[in-house]
Amino acid sequence: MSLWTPQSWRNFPIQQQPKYQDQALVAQIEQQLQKYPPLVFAQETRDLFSQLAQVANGEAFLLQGGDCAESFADFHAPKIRDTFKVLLQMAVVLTFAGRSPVVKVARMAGQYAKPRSSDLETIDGVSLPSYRGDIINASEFTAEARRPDPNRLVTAYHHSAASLNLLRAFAQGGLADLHQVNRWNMSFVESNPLKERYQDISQRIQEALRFMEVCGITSQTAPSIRETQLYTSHEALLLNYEEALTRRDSLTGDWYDCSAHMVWIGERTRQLDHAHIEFFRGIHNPVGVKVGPGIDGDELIRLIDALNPDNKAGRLTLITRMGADNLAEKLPQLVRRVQSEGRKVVWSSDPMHGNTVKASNNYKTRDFEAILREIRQFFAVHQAEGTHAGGIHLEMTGEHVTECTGGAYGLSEQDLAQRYFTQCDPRLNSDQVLELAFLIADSLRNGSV
Ligand SMILES: O=C[C@H](O)[C@H](O)COP(=O)(O)O
Ligand SMILES: C=C(OP(=O)(O)O)C(=O)O
Repeated sequence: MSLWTPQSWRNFPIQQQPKYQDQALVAQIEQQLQKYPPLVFAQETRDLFSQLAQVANGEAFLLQGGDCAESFADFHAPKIRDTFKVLLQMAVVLTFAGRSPVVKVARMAGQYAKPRSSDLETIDGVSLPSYRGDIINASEFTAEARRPDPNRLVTAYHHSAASLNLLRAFAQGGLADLHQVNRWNMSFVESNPLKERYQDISQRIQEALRFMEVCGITSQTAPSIRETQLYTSHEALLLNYEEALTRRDSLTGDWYDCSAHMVWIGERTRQLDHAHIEFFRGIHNPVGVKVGPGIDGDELIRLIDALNPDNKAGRLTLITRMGADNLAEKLPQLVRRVQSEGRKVVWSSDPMHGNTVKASNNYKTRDFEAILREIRQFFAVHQAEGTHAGGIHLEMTGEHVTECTGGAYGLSEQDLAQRYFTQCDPRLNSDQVLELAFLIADSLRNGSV
């Protein structure tokens, strides 16, 4: 195997990259980013690695979620706070009702690049380059907006840094104190049909906290009550950006992609002989790879061996996105093969990307029932195979959007127009996410849904 360097991916074919007009400007911006401080510290990344090893060993559950694509325009504290709160509320339900430690990984502070099915978008006979995420171009349908602009790499870095700063403050500065989380009275809990269930959990946590206080265990004496650990992640699609933030750790001498704690490769860029696999094989972060219904056992084993040759638990998360109609047929053989070959992986379910449909009014949507069905089957397969259904990967938001149909409120296709704000793919709203949390908690406790 050839020598790996942070640049060696450049010698391989690559998919889904923007075609910039001004290459000199791209090179100048890459150099600028190389001088900027890393966004995360290698030791934090190693902490996540060991927590994911617990997930791989069946001792914890991975909750990964956030926007489909973050936006430069819609960038403000309440948005970050509300997604943080929903993630935490979900984690509380999973931890308490599911009786499982939860590793929390946000799809935030860097989720700015999108792979697309088509290079062009055509509206009323006019074709323009597709929107590929704010780190590349803008979503407005004009030639100017759709032109890839390398300056956006720097803007994405600064937005990621500011988001991460606020997430760290929320996680460690008191907002995540269990006493607080329990008191959060978000509007969705107020009017949610599952309100009573949530309040029941809330009350039981309150009682547990009171009991612990009497025993001398308080926010002051036990940091884990006062603060939480929230890691960040994104699809590492734009490899020149990731390369610029890849640094050698002074403690271990190993290379880490310091743009996020965890990065993943998308379904469209995981070709074994291509640039993304080459880049990922050399970084020491925990990494993920999306796995769709087209993969077979041989290819999966080759992918695992390329990304985790030392078979370390926690290094690799397989994020399956099969679609509710394919999973029962496809997943069991893959799980069986990985088991029989003794590969240590985290199995996580992305129930979103295999279930995207076009509504009759043309909105891109996902039906809650299909999402639920994929999750149910994911748990059932792992239960049948004796493996751990290790995690869930969601496109979701704390905002009250109407982008996915169904759920306890029965959102219809007609409702989609009300608050459809996503930059690209439809996200679950806070009500739908909470509903999922209860369902998954039951599965964690009973092994199946
Ligand atoms: O989020 C994932 C992809 O970027 C997205 O599903 C692609 O959508 P498209 O098929 O509309 O390009
Ligand atoms: C593009 C994504 O997913 P996939 O690679 O599974 O299509 C995504 O998670 O944003």
